[in-house]
Amino acid sequence: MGRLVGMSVHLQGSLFDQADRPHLGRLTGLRRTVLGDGAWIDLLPGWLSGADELFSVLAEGVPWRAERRQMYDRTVDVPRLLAFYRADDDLPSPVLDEARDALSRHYGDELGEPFTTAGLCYYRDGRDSVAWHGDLTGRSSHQDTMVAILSLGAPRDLLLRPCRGGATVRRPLGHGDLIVMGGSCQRTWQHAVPKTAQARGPRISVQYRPRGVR
Ligand SMILES: O=C(O)CCC(=O)C(=O)O
Ligand SMILES: [Fe+2]
Repeated sequence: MGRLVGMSVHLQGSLFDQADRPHLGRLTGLRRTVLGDGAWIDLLPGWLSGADELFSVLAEGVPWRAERRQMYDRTVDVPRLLAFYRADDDLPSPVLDEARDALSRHYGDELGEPFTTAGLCYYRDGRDSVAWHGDLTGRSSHQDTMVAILSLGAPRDLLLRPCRGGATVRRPLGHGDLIVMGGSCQRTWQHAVPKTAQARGPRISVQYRPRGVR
C-alpha cells in the first residue's frame, strides 16, 4: 500500500513536471489567411504548451505598469497593465527569448530583420481591453512589417477590420496560441481585443516586434 501510494505520487509528480515545462512546437504548422489590401495573418494554435506555471511567473514577476492617457479633456486609466522590454533587455523567462529567436529564424527571409522588442499586456479580467488601433508608432506607419503575438491564460478574441471599411475578422486566442500580423496589416487594418461580459480570467499577451516598430 505504502509503495503504491508512493508510486502514484511519483507518477503524478512526473506528469505534472512534464505538463508544466514550457515547450514550443514547430512553426511549420502556421496557417496564413490573406486579409486583403496587402495584409495577412498567420495562426498557430497551441504553439506553447505547458505554460501554466509560466503564466503565474509572469503575472507575479513582471513589473507591470498601470498607465493613464489623455482622452479629449479627461485623463483615463488604460484598461490593461503594461510592460516593455527593449532589444537588449532580458525577457522575464528564457522561453520568451526562445520564442523570439524561433520567430526570427522562421520569418527571417520574409521579414528581412529579426524580432527584437517584447511588449507585454496583462488583461486582469473581461473588463480589460485594447481599443481599435494599428501599431503605427514608428516606421510601421509607412512600411510593411510584422507583429507576432503569443497569447497566454484566458481565451480572448482578437478582432481585425479593414481601415477602409468592411467585415470584421475574429480570431479567438487561447492559452499558448500564436498569431502573426504581417504585410500592411498595421496600416491598412486595425485590431482590437474588446471587453467581454463573459466571466474571463486574466490573460497575458506577448507582442514581438522588429526594431523601431510600436
Ligand atoms: O493583447 C493583444 O493580443 C493585442 C495587444 C496589442 O494590439 C498591442 O499591444 O498593440
Ligand atoms: Fe496592437
